[in-house]
Amino acid sequence: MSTISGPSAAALHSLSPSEIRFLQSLPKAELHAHLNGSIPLQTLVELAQDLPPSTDTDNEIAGTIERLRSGLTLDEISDFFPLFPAIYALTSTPSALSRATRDVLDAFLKPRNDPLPGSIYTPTPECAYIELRTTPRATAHLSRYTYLTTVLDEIEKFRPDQAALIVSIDRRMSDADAAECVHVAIALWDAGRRVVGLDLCGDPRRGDVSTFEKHFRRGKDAGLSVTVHIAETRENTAVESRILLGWHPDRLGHATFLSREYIALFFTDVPQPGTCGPSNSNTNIIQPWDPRHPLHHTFFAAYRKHLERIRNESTESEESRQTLSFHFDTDKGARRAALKDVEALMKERGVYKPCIEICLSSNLLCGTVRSLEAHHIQYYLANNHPISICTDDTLPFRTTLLGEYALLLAKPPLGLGLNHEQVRRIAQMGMDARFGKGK
Ligand SMILES: CNc1ncnc2c1ncn2[C@@H]1O[C@H](COP(=O)(O)O)[C@@H](O)[C@H]1O
Repeated sequence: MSTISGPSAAALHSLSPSEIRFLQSLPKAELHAHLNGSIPLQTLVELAQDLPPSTDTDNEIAGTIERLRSGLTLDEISDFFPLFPAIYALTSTPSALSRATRDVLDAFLKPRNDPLPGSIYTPTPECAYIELRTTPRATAHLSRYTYLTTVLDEIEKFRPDQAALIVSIDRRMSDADAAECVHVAIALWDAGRRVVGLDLCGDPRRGDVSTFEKHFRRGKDAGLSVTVHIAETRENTAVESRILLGWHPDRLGHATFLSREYIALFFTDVPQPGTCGPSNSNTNIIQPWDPRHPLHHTFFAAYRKHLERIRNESTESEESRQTLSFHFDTDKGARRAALKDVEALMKERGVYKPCIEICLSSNLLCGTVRSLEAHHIQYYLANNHPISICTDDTLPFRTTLLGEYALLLAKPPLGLGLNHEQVRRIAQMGMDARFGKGK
């Protein structure tokens, strides 16, 4: 009953059996999947049947299941988050949470034993490795600690090279709740449980990210890796992105509206001539002396400083200082010195190329990206910046990891039209960005 539909289904159906077999043969890592957004619909239906009748929640649960069954249309991303209270009502006991986790892991790591009717390919596991993420909730039946151990008990039934857990902190959380989540995550990590990282998630229009900094620093200091949802919507401010990038997360989720300025300031990409910046910016890569360059202000301040120095140090007569060639030479000298300063600044920042977790269907269906052609993946591909292809929430977005990879291979307009070698490289980048490897 788990159906795939929408952009990824269209892309998958356009591929030949041999192209699908190629995608299936790639070792793939799913690095951005939210547990409660990835539960197979049939599991939710059965969990709803098991629930004792309650006039408070029955209607909401039935309504949400119906919406999910018929396929969501979202006008904007904020329509997405109200789905979760009904799903949470179904996963709030230890047994329901175990069942949901088990079914999510099976969907990613085991081949389906009931191939979809009319399917042109033999099912194989969706991925070789998954880092499942979830927000520990305290309910009437679970503490945050038991929530996480319940999920971990299921994850640890798989080998360490197959499955691991990322603990999500919701940006709507209070300071005390966030502190408790991180405390429990560290305690479990210290106890040798398979927690590998922390994530900052939740409605991108809510909360103040700066309040979480100390908690994420504690996690990092304890040895956990960090990923954050960043610039997922146009409303996420530059100030917020700057704060989050200041934490130097190991990976970034979405980064849809991350500005060209911050990419230049924080990432050690070497921009390729003729490539466009993300955030729907279509300016070609330009030099620091151009006012449109992200480091123009830094360059210009250095230029003025050097110009003044060169003039002060000059032994030329007053008369020759008035000549065009004097102006020309000093300008050239100051420009060269300022460029050196900018280059040194970039070097000083060190190599920072955090993998971007790309969720194509999620972005298209939430309306944060208009089309594949306008998707920020194009910038990262052109600039050789690490990315990983992920599903985000397979349940509402009605996708699979294979479907997301089909979006890479399918010919435009259904897909990006990448070749086999490019797709193979992207799959490898995902595997390389695992938090779990080697730990
Ligand atoms: C669409 N893009 C997204 N952006 C931000 N946060 C998202 C998300 N998709 C899901 N979540 C976060 O994950 C929770 C559900 O899984 P868990 O209860 O943690 O397992 C949601 O409540 C939301 O906070």
